[in-house]
Amino acid sequence: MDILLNVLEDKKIKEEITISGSKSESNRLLILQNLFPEISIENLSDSDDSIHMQHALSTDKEIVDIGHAGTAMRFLTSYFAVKEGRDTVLTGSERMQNRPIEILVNALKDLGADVSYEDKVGYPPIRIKGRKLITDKVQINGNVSSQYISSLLLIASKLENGLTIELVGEITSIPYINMTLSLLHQLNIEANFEGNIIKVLPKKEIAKQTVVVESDWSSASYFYSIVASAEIGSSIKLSAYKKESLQGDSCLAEIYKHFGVSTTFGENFINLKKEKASNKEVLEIDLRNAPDIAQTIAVTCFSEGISCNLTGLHTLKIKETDRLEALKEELTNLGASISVTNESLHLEKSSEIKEHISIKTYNDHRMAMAFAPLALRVPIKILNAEVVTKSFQKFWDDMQQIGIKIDKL
Ligand SMILES: O=C(O)C1=C[C@@H](OP(=O)(O)O)[C@@H](O)[C@H](O)C1
Ligand SMILES: C=C(OP(=O)(O)O)C(=O)O
Repeated sequence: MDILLNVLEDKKIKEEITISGSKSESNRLLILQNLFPEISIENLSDSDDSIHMQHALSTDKEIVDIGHAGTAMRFLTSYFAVKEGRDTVLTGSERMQNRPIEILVNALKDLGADVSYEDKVGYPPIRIKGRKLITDKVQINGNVSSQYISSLLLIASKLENGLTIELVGEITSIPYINMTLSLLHQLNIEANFEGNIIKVLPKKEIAKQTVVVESDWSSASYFYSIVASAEIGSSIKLSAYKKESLQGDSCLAEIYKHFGVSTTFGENFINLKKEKASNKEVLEIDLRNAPDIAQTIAVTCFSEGISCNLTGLHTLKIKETDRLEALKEELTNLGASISVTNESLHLEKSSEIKEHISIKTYNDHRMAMAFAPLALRVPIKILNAEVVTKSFQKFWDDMQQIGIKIDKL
């Protein structure tokens, strides 16, 4: 489905929107719930990625296809590795078959797991023969994806002797590792992270409890971007959020101050308000702790006529698409002057945005959603707009609620 977003004429916005639960928290809790049935989950994400996770955990078919869901692919690899007697082929979309998994597979093999490649070495599909793992120490490289580490942490307490993980090299996306550890702590599973060593103690069962998932902060980023481009005084109230978030992307509240957007925390909500014009000439940010908001921030800078130097983006090349190349291509088509390296993006401020440009989305939900706020400036077309459901089912409904008129092409 290709769509045209008509330019939003009335830029004085006042809306209230409820966003579904964090897909990162949800996909961790779904694994944990299978290991500890004492857990009930509230405000679970309705994203495709969480639906894939639920299907994978409830089927007894041999072939399990998780589509584009990175967290499902990585977390289920360890989960099935310890499912004694179960033989599973874990696969995903064409892109997923080109997203690396070797670092995790090697760590699991070091722990005694039986995992092999069905096709290309280092990539899904993989065959996993579940068995009991006895070893309790492993080393793993920390600079490619934190999801490999979270994957091991999620099963760690169910290993007979728990697990000690030694992280090698620089560690990327650390808040996601801390999110996993915080969820373990909430369940009263003992785990600690000191220097480059993470230790999780064994736990047989936990007390019955309900865990409430906070709404998704990465999804909130698109509303921050809209408020940044809206008229002064505009506001959007988003639910259900809290100040003490487990999600690293809550750093949005600080980052968007540069664009004149304030965040007020209330009882279970945040209120975003455009207080003043963007007050930066050049935005310099290292996003190694919050890679999923890089696209949103790059597009907001372009929209606001601000230059930016974004660094710490080395993981973007192996996400749903090569996000650095995709951003370069689409922003260039809109008239931007942009350059990228393997880990950074540099955008020159520009005062003009080309109209009626078709944005390609590369099977990447965040390409579609990051460019949508440009409708506050120019009419813009989004190709294959349905990609948003990977993380955000009602994204286009919410854009319409804000007042953006959408025509199907
Ligand atoms: O653990 C998680 O829930 C995630 C970790 C991050 O991946 P990397 O650690 O691969 O950067 C992030 O980009 C992804 O959307 C979700
Ligand atoms: C990178 C993402 O997801 P995943 O790696 O889980 O596919 C994302 O949602 O931006």
